[in-house]
Amino acid sequence: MPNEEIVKICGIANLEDASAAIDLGYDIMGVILDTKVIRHGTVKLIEDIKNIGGTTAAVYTSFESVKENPSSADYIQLHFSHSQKQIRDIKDEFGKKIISVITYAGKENLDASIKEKISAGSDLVLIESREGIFKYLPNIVSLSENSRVGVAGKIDLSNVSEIRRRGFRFIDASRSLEIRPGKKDYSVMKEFIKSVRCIHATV
Ligand SMILES: O=C(O)c1ccccc1NCC(=O)[C@H](O)[C@H](O)COP(=O)(O)O
Repeated sequence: MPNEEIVKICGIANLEDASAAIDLGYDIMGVILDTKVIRHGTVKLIEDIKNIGGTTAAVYTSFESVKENPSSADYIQLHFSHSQKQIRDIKDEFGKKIISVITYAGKENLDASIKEKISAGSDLVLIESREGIFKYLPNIVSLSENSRVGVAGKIDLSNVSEIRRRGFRFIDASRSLEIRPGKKDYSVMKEFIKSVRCIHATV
């Protein structure tokens, strides 16, 4: 039976980490295709991950880079402010699933933005706060009813159980699973996914 939740590990920068993530049961391996980001990977790495059976998301930081650097990833993650027209344009050109990232700082009207992204063709929507999404949990908890809406931003072993308990079924983590930028810690990865999988939502 497929997992009830989607656990995405982001910032995968080498094949060994991807292989460990697949073995541990992570659902999506995010590879950042922006060389300015320390934990970036390459189109070739995405191809290699696919060849060992992993599901991948190519993470783009600008609209232009999606066009300039296409990959074989299963998902295209739009990690920049983007319009409905851009979602439609990318979906039409590449025919891939889309993850829309929405940056949240506590005030934005998320209901409207999520509706906008999904109606334009996004398959998953990630609400992200780089300084930590956990502090905004009371503001956003109602969004957890939608299984296509996920959360990201400083999610770690200390807060992931609570996030899961509050009903979120799409969870993304990166830095808390690292030994150093670009290198994952397999024992932390193991504990993290165990925490996600063993909690059943109570909402
Ligand atoms: O991880 C980065 O440094 C990064 C930089 C620029 C664009 C995207 C980036 N990461 C992509 C992600 O999806 C993150 O992993 C996600 O937002 C969660 O990050 P973290 O707070 O490290 O768990």
